[in-house]
Amino acid sequence: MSEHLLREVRLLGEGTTDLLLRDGVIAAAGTDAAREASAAAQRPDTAGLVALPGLVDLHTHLREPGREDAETVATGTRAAAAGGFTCVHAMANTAPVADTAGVVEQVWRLGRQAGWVEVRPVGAVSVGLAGVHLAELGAMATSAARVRVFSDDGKCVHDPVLMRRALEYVRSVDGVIAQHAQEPRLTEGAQMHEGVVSAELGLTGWPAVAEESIIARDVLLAEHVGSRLHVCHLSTAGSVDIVRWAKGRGIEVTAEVTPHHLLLTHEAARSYDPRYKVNPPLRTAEDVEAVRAGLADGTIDVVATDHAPHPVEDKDCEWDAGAFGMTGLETALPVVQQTMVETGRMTWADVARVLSAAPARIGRVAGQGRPLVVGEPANLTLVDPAARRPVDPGEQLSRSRNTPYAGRELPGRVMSTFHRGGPTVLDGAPVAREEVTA
Ligand SMILES: NC(=O)N[C@@H](CC(=O)O)C(=O)O
Ligand SMILES: [Zn+2]
Ligand SMILES: [Zn+2]
Repeated sequence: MSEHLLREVRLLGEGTTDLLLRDGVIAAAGTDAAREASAAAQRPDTAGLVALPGLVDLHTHLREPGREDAETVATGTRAAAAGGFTCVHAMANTAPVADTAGVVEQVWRLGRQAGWVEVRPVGAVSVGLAGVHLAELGAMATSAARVRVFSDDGKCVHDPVLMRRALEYVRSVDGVIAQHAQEPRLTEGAQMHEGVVSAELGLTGWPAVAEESIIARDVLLAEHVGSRLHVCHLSTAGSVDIVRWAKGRGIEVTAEVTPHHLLLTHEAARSYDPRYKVNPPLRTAEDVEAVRAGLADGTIDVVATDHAPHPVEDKDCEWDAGAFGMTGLETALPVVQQTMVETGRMTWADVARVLSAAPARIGRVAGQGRPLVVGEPANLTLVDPAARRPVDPGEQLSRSRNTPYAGRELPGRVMSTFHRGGPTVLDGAPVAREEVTA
């Protein structure tokens, strides 16, 4: 087992300390760390870096099986490690769909073999994401993949009876339904947010109410059956209000916002560049302000990437023909630093909560999102918050290039990531992984 002595890191941005990682755990901290380190311990240059618990993504599209031209479990998890993640939840909209124990175990195994991060497969709610028959939720939960998050993401579970059954079912496995809130009839042919920009451009709009009406229905269903609901990629001011109301009422609802909904607005569509085409669509500046406020006050629990890689032929085209989705694993932390830390709305401790502790808790992931104290698993990432550089899609490790931030300067850089005590990233570069068989 490797041994690493991390000198003078800033724990959650606070005071500096030394950490000794050995045998997969944090073996010592403070003045004990250097004393207990053996002569063989590696000593990367870490002085002044911010130490965060390894980031946990509740919403990643890894595209395997089926769309290995866009991403694979290996390439997507390597990109995740480069972004500071030690765990990702792999969405179920693959081909075949992850709606059986067999498929979720396959994805889980591919994650183990790649060894970059812990891969927690998400199970589909309905067979084939068709929204008609409930998938084998119990078998996925008790499989080796131990699925706890179920979602038809990409599609909305719009039948209220199916949604009710799914919510009832997951209670017995301590699971959660993660809903892609999009009323399908209100969004037929939609190309972007419905508002002044869509009117000017003559593009069919996706009104805020198409998201809000589903969230309102679902929090009431969750209350009625007493189950856990998670709202995927919430994007409007009205959605924040509904979740705030539901939490105030004691309903067990959690919500996520993506980095792109914290930073970008529907004005980006004026470029007709399909890299800005995403579901839910980029909204107004008022919505951006509302999701920032909701994240800061705890209404929104989690920042999740919704990393949605697409091959160049699906993005290098006219707006109407472009696929929905953007990559996000390698830029999530810089966007959160810019929009929430540098604006004074959140501390690094808050960042650790929304990008690590809360998603780990919602996904019921043991050993992730833990405080960086002696005895805990050594899942952590070290960030240089003073770095600033333009995003270069050619430098990114995802197999796809559809980042909306190309050429934009963002702050912060992940310098090192440790997964179960082993480095996956050192000095800003990925480290070759041995196959994990344990
Ligand atoms: N976000 C997107 O625009 N696309 C996602 C699906 C989804 O998250 O709804 C995809 O799988 O490409
Ligand atoms: Zn979605
Ligand atoms: Zn998604």
